[in-house]
Amino acid sequence: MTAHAYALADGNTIPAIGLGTYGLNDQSGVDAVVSAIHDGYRLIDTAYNYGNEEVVAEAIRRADVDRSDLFITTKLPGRHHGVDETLASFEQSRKRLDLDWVDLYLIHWPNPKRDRYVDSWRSMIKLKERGVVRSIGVSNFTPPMLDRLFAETGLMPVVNQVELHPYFPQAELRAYHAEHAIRTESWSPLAKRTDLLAEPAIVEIAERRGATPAQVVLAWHLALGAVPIPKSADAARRRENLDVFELELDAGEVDAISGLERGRIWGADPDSHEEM
Ligand SMILES: NC(=O)C1=CN([C@@H]2O[C@H](COP(=O)(O)OP(=O)(O)OC[C@H]3O[C@@H](n4cnc5c(N)ncnc54)[C@H](OP(=O)(O)O)[C@@H]3O)[C@@H](O)[C@H]2O)C=CC1
Ligand SMILES: O=C(O)C(=O)[C@@H](O)[C@H](O)C(=O)CO
Repeated sequence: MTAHAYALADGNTIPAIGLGTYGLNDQSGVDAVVSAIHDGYRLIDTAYNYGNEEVVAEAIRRADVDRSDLFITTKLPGRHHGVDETLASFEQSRKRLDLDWVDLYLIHWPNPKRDRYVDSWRSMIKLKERGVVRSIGVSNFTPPMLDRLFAETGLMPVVNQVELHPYFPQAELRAYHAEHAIRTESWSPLAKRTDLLAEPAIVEIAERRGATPAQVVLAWHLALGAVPIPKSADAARRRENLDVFELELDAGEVDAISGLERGRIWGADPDSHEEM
């Protein structure tokens, strides 16, 4: 049976699948996150830049689930990189989320031209030491950037959240993560829907397994040991996306899906993309 959670290198536990919230805003966003929690989602992925940390806070209050059963992730925006800026930005996020602690805090993008992510990382280590963040990680970091964090601070992130889907399987990066005990999280795990769910290789497996194409793609992430965070504004699709743990793909199916590789879908290369 596929794992429902993983141990992180810092001893904490991360759910094996989560809810992406980019675009879930306002009252419909609150309703979506409440219903996701009621349906069994425990990892909720937000960010300062999504403008919906208060939406997530309201959903947590309404869902009436023990706080310690939830795993809340938020992210530091590029314009707040720097030692003091990071501490101040985190405090704003924490207040908006109305939480005593955040389970996972990520540097959203490295913004290498600005070159201040190491300063931010030092502050994130402080936040972890203070107990207001349980686990610290990054998003969209490359191996040389991760090496640099370790060389300059002695601490590796426990998570790297990156673009990962069958069109962009990131085999080399995942091998680096495995060597360094970094858990891979997959953003846009369904490739933002695009054409992926109509790919014959996926549709064929879905028909044979009595599953939907989205479930096959999410089972592929689970087979890789990556944590997918699909976003859906629709309750039935959210339930479908969570109902994937019984679907264990064999090695041939995993390889057939990885064979769809064609590159990034959105062109945001972390070596050049700067997101504030
Ligand atoms: N760290 C980073 O830099 C980034 C992080 N992220 C995170 O990753 C999350 C997910 O990525 P996102 O870009 O939203 O893309 P996804 O790959 O999750 O795709 C979302 C799209 O797929 C549709 N969809 C969801 N479930 C199904 C299903 N079962 N069948 C058919 N269609 C489905 C949704 O439509 P509908 O809503 O109508 O169901 C939506 O159009 C984000 O919400 C965010 O939290 C995303 C990008 C970058
Ligand atoms: O969603 C995120 O976390 C982002 O960083 C977005 O800006 C992302 O780059 C995107 O999805 C743009 O369409």
